Amino acid sequence: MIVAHLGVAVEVLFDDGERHQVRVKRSSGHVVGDSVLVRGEVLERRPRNTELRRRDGRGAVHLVGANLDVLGVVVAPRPLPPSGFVDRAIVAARAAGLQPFIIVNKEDLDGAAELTAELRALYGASLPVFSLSAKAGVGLDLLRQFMAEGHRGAFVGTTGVGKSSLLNALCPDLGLAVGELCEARGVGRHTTTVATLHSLAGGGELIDTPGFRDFGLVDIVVDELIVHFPGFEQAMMVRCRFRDCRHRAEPGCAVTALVEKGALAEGRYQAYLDLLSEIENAQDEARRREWKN
Ligand SMILES: Nc1nc2c(ncn2[C@@H]2O[C@H](COP(=O)(O)OP(=O)(O)OP(=O)(O)O)[C@@H](O)[C@H]2O)c(=O)[nH]1
Ligand SMILES: [Zn+2]
Repeated sequence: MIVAHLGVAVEVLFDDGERHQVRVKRSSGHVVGDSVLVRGEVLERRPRNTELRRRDGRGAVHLVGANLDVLGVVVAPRPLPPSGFVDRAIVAARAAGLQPFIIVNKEDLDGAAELTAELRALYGASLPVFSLSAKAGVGLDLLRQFMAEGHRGAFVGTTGVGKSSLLNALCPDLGLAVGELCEARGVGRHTTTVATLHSLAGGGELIDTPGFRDFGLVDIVVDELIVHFPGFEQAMMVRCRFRDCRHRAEPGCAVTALVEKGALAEGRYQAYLDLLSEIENAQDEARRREWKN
């Protein structure tokens, strides 16, 4: 398994526990989490179960890691997640075949209990919601137990919510700089980003990619939103009459039927409609730009 990517080489962890570096071309496409057969200097990649992608500051898409099965969406009472952030992250995770879960960090701050209660009410039926303080080292055990079920994951969240602090708390040998920019550590813009896979003491693995922590997930598209929106799980089991139903006013829509019955909260549905319009507009805009070029 590839446990670190160093740009010009990857570190491979073998079944017998040995680690060796193998040189790779930059274009090889191997990423952390890949399962490979090593024949001399040649790596033969096994098919991936999942691929997690991110978008960088210039809009280019990169592969973050392979074969992850969970994605931790980290939020905090300060800075609060921007509107739609949690829904987007959940949809992006599911679209990539990952099980999302939520971490409310900075449990020690005012407003944390309210934020956790709010998120549990919104998402508790769909996914796990953990409340903890990375800095104080409080409440980490439930998260450790969850990861120890054998999960491989990564964290996303807006800047300053405490992703580095959380990785440090879970992997004490890591020593990530907290609350500092990469430049401050002398890591220039052109230095290769090192991605690593960390094994947790109690079980489970976390992938750390500095770029991913900074820029977050790729944008989601309408088709992903209409299938994966958190809260629509029940409706998706019945399915709408039209396969590409956008759950607005289409006849035979399973989602609007649930809203009418009171089985799906009006507020949740409204959050969906807002996000849908936002994504439709962004997609239209992108298409117009393509025509112009
Ligand atoms: N009060 C409180 N502060 C915390 C906690 N966890 C992290 N912080 C603080 O939040 C700030 C941001 O923490 P980081 O771990 O750097 O956040 P990050 O999400 O990795 O930020 P980026 O690297 O910019 O994406 C730091 O000043 C931390 O000390 C916590 O549990 N409680
Ligand atoms: Zn529908």
